[in-house]
Amino acid sequence: MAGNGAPTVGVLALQGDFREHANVLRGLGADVTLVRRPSELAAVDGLVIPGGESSVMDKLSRTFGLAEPLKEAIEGGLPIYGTCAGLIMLANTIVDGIRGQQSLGGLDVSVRRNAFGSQGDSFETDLDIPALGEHPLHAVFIRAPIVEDVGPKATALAELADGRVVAVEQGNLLGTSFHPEVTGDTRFHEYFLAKIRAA
Ligand SMILES: NC(=O)CC[C@H](N)C(=O)O
Repeated sequence: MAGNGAPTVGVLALQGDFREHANVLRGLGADVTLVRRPSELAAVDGLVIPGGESSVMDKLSRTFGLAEPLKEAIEGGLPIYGTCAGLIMLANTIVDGIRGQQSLGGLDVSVRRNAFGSQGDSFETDLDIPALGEHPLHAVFIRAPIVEDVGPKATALAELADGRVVAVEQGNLLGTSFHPEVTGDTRFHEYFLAKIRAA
């Protein structure tokens, strides 16, 4: 990002918990733009794709003419952070999508939707994430996906105790199965803002 001013961070606002991300980012000093149109996407230094329902987000992004500009932004190196449904949107492969569901792609991973069944549908746990420092991160999972396969271009940042991957990074892209926007621990958003500043 050029210059030393506050970065302009977009939050894709088609559906889902975009307001929570916007609040966290504003609290960290970012200028936040809610993105619903290609012109709004073109004006940001980075983008968050929030949690919600990936199949709906997929349909809306195509209906609103955002899917192609989003793919171009991913390929063009725009820093993008996807949480939960947002991670599904960034995955090259979706397992258990609804019929016809497409992702934007970019992350060399395979992601399974709703991977925790009804029992573990929503749960919370502490994760060791070396990239964020020593203290474990409290992570909230809500009908969360799991990263079933991490390809050679992507790096796992966090795993559950059983070894299943729940956070990944690849160049400009960052994805988490869980929702750091609801816990008050802002380290993932800070990590993303540092990526934007370094871009
Ligand atoms: N909290 C979430 O984003 C849930 C994701 C949702 N299950 C999906 O498939 O998109």
